Amino acid sequence: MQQLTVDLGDRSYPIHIGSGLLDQAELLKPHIAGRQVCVVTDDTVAPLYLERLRRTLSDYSLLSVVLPTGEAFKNWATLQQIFDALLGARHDRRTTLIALGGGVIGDMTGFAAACYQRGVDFIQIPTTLLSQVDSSVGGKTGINHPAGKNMIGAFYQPRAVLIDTDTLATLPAREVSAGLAEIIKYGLIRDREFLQWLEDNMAGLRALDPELITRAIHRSCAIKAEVVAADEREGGVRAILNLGHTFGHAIEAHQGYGSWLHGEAVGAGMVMALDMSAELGWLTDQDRQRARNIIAAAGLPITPPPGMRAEDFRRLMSVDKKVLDGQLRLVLLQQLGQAVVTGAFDGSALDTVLAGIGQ
Ligand SMILES: NC(=O)c1ccc[n+]([C@@H]2O[C@H](COP(=O)([O-])OP(=O)(O)OC[C@H]3O[C@@H](n4cnc5c(N)ncnc54)[C@H](O)[C@@H]3O)[C@@H](O)[C@H]2O)c1
Ligand SMILES: O=C(O)C(=O)C[C@@H](O)[C@H](O)[C@H](O)COP(=O)(O)O
Ligand SMILES: [Zn+2]
Repeated sequence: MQQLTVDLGDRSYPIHIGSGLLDQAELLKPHIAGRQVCVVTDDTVAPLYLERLRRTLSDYSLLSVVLPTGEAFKNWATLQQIFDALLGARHDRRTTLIALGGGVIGDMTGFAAACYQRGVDFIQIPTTLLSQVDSSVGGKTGINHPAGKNMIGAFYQPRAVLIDTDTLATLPAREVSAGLAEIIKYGLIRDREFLQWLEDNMAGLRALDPELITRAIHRSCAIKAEVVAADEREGGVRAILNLGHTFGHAIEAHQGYGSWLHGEAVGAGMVMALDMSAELGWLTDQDRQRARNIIAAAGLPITPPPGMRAEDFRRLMSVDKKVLDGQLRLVLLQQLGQAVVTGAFDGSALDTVLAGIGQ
């Protein structure tokens, strides 16, 4: 087992990464204050892993909430089901919520924990590659609004993150590719050597080779933990974790949540950010092509959906959370491994990229 720490002073927490961790009660117990535990999961993950977690937590009074699967259910109505269950079972302020599932479950459980009786503890047990490398770490929680992704939410950190890499064995290939999008993101924004390693090992990563995938999870979490520790509430540098997301979130909202997976939209969105960085003369054509090839090799889309037009992007991107005083700010690359968040770009570069879609 490997361990990392998200360093946030008295709210610091461990990330445990390894095989068989779902059975290890001793990793969870130090982070559970009372007798009551509420496991929140979805109806795909429940039949796979809920009973095992129930056995691990047999010392506690355990309530489980099984939500419908998928991004389309990351909304108020589903969130309400968590509150209804907690109140129905008389869970008090010392309860601990546990998110067992992918990023949708993690984001909603975290938000429920932030709100229930004004804040209770929660633990992340991510079971998708994407949630293991990204969403379970850093405390961004929330739900979608028809007008924009993750528009309602809170920064609220978990007490611990438990990554059992064995859970990836049941993950469909499309979801593996979606997770690889966020892994590639870390290489693009922060670590050129890691990007090279991903390029060299893509086939093994897609096949979930245990040694390779554990290394990729570890490096991804280490980068995320470092960025979050430097800027927990996205006042500055944390926004680099949003590479490709301004375009990607527009794709998700346009297509209807759940039609494109988050990681797929981020894959195509990162290509648009790369194109813009090259258009601005910051990234060489060779580096742009190389990065695009890595994204394609991960099994991700590299072009936006055919029906989506430039004005759709402009409209949906105008509500992005990085917009300040009406000014669009984007995460762009100065070179591979070095990202910048800026509104100071020549608007014609964006015009050119948007004019090129669908061609
Ligand atoms: N909070 C953050 O920092 C952050 C970061 C990245 C993404 N996100 C959010 O995370 C969400 C995407 O997360 P996701 O890709 O995990 O999607 P998801 O939660 O929808 O899970 C993907 C699918 O995999 C299934 N699944 C989960 N674990 C499985 C397993 N072990 N075996 C088989 N099937 C399994 C789920 O039921 C679902 O059908 C988006 O809502 C995105 O906005 C948040
Ligand atoms: O943790 C972050 O910060 C990120 O931006 C990680 C992203 O991968 C993730 O999709 C996040 O939910 C996007 O945040 P948002 O603030 O743009 O909704
Ligand atoms: Zn993301």
